[in-house]
Amino acid sequence: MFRQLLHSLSPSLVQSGRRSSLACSTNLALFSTQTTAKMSLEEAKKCAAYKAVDEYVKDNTVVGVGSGSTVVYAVHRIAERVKAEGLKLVCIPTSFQARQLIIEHGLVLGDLECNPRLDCAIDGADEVDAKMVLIKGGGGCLLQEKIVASCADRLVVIADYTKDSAKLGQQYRKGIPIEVAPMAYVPIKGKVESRFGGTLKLRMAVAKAGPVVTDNGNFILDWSFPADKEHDWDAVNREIMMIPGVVDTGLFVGMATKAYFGQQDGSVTERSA
Ligand SMILES: O=C[C@H](O)[C@H](O)[C@H](O)COP(=O)(O)O
Repeated sequence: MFRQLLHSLSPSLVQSGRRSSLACSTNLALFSTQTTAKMSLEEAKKCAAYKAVDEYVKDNTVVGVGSGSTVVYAVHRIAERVKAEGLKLVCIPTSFQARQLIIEHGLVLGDLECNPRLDCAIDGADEVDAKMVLIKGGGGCLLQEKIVASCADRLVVIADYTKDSAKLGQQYRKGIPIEVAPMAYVPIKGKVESRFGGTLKLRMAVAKAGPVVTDNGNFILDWSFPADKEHDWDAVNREIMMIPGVVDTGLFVGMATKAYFGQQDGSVTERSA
């Protein structure tokens, strides 16, 4: 039943990204409260993703493809536009998942060796604060995402309304992911806890015994930082990055230029840096 409803929604939503907000609102009204609650989150992601792609992806450009569930909608929309408008794009992946999405949608796969400069990168986020500082890496893909974003003229964030936050930690409670060399996870945990407080937990795999191993062969420590303090995230990030064995953090400071948040009613709100 749910699948049928979802399928019946799609055509009106894919006709035009610019009309997608209205289509989302109208269709959502058709469903019961229980179904709408579930639909809203996915529809919200889709509306944000479509809007970002329609506003930022231009012909003859190099586009960074982020990772996560929201990016799936962005890739669908990119593929639709490539087919409908004949856009010439090169897509640079930020993870194994992104690479698969690019290939499955028949898009042109590139890499940073051949395309070291990108026009824009479109990516999800686990949380976006009022100053456009991001937490990323909830899906373990932060390192390649940060590298690709650093090569892009613009990092455009796509997210649903649950990611919009005044202050980091208000919405996303799983902590800040830190990608580390496996041999160093215990000393890094101790150093971050004694310097900044909070607790770091080794992220464990779900369908495998042992820890999550990233696309780069590393471990992830999720740092539940003290929420009662004001943090200078730029300074915190720099200091953590100096600890030997830290590969990267899920703190993206001063990188995102624009964020789109899909709302429950089908509208999309925006924030700019
Ligand atoms: O590691 C994962 C990435 O940073 C994702 O972009 C982030 O977790 C947001 O993912 P989603 O769109 O599934 O909420």
